[in-house]
Amino acid sequence: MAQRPRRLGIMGGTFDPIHHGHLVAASEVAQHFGLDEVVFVPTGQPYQKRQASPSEHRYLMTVVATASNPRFRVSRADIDRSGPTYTIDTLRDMRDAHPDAELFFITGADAFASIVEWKDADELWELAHFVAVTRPGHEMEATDYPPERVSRLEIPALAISSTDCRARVRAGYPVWYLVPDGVVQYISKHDLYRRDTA
Ligand SMILES: Nc1ncnc2c1ncn2[C@@H]1O[C@H](COP(=O)(O)OP(=O)(O)OP(=O)(O)O)[C@@H](O)[C@H]1O
Ligand SMILES: O=C(O)c1ccc[n+]([C@@H]2O[C@H](COP(=O)([O-])O)[C@@H](O)[C@H]2O)c1
Repeated sequence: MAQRPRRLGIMGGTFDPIHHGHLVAASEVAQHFGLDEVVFVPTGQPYQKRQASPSEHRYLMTVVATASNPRFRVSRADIDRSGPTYTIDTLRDMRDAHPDAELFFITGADAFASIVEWKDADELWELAHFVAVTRPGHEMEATDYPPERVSRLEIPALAISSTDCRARVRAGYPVWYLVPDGVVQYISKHDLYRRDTA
């Protein structure tokens, strides 16, 4: 019997810090689309965002957060590439590394809303199927994309953002249960976000 191609999810993000909203999004997409693996890809320099924390911290928090799931792994592809991070490069690297796999790029509704402004947007659709998951407070706005290459997936609503987690740490509020326990400990051990400005 012919084997179906391997299905690989790609969860890109700044992950500053990674939180349960990211993990639930990846898990739900994996279940719904029968993904064999989800690769979390922390961004190098997210050119549209404020100054992010050093990439090594964001990478290690992502490793800690995903360690318990055998179908999750973390890639250094974006943090090891110099210059700003563009998804077109992430997808080209993934396609080169896994030429026979079907790629599924996972985003939240907010990130997906601006996708037509991303670098080489017209080519993105050729490299991957895009899955935009619902996110509380963010409508999935209409944008100019090929409908056969995009799916919208309703997931359990978790009103968690990295911005809010950073603000809570700065204000001395707990982030227990918003981020995985190991990430709480990592933030504390490395004294992250105490002097953050965003
Ligand atoms: N609570 C959530 N539910 C669904 N998707 C989410 C959620 N949080 C983040 N995402 C999606 O995960 C991806 C990576 O998000 P990112 O690392 O920028 O986190 P963030 O919480 O949006 O960060 P920030 O608050 O700093 O903007 C994006 O596609 C984003 O839309
Ligand atoms: O390629 C682009 O131009 C582009 C512009 C904005 C965001 N992205 C990607 O979208 C993902 C989520 O980004 P962010 O900034 O919401 O953490 C991450 O993988 C980014 O590299 C990509």
